[in-house]
Amino acid sequence: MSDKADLKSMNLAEMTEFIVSIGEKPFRAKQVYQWIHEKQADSFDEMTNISKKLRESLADAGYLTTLKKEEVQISKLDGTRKYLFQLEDGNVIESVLMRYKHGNSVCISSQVGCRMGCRFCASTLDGLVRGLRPAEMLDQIYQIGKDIGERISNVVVMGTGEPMDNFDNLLRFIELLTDENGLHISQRNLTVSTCGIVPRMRELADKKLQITLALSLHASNQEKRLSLMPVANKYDIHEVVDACRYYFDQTGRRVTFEYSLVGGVNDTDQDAEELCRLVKGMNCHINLIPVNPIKERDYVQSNAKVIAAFKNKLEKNGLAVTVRREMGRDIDGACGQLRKSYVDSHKSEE
Ligand SMILES: C[S@@+](CC[C@H](N)C(=O)[O-])C[C@H]1O[C@@H](n2cnc3c(N)ncnc32)[C@H](O)[C@@H]1O
Ligand code: SF4
Repeated sequence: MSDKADLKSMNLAEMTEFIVSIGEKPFRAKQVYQWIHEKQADSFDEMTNISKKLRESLADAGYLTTLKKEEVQISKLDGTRKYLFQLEDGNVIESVLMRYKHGNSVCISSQVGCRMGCRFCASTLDGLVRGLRPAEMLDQIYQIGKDIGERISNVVVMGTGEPMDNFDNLLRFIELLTDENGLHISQRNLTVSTCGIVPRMRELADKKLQITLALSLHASNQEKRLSLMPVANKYDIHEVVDACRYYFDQTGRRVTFEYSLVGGVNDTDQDAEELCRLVKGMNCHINLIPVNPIKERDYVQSNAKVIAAFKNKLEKNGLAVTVRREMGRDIDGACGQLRKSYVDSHKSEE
């Protein structure tokens, strides 16, 4: 594939350049682009209003990334679906479909693995393999939409990987996903979650997009954050929170703080008080996530009473708080676990 052009990652300007380079008229570019992104064609043969000759030229010089559905787990409780997709190079990634009253939301992976090393996260246990191309991020959404035969209305970049560690591809993905000639998902319906890569957060803020930024905070002081997230070595907690303030100033979009509650680690009254001081005066939303234990680590969930008390304290201080509803509890492994168990079982078969 490497000597051929990755057509699904191209924007319309690049597609036009490509079409001209293979000796075709520029107006064909929009047709091809719409086949790929609006009608989500998986093959050139589906592009029926395009001549056979052009379809052959497209196949000679380019390719369409199409993810292969390897496994799907469906929750009997709420219809949540966990997908395992195989990429063209044999790597596997996972994506999740969550069904809400307000629409279908897909959580996508941005990398194969992750190199950030957060202590509670299964996605990072085997390190980073590579970043996903824009087409590989998009096709998770396209394939899931086709699988259920319904429109996807919301997208969260919260699966395996650190999106800010794959920044250029993330930006192109956002451009294509929200483009009016494609799936045309509203920027407001897209959330990007980061562990806090400060320069990239500021760069994203400067783009003044209307997407929601979510920061994985997980602690209310530098010392505790460092014990959970090695990225804090590079960017101090105050620097990261300042970058969130900057994001709000530039975009007017309320930032979400994700805070995974880990029993006995970051869930005390004092932690809650410190958190209130840390985000004081900010227009933000706090999403409390009961940590999902992984077998490789001995972290446990905070109990229900502790979670309620933590939430209560924040609310009394005027903060907007939600506790993440556990979707697909019956199929739910922690994020990255489905992929990890697949990879491990295939390793042991070798
Ligand atoms: C998998 S990360 C991907 C996006 C980005 N890398 C980040 O850290 O925000 C998405 C969210 O899942 C959280 N997470 C990871 N492992 C978890 C676990 N075992 N239990 C609960 N939340 C977890 C992360 O902290 C983060 O807030
Ligand atoms: S929480 Fe996010 S940044 Fe941290 S290891 Fe997992 S995927 Fe990577």
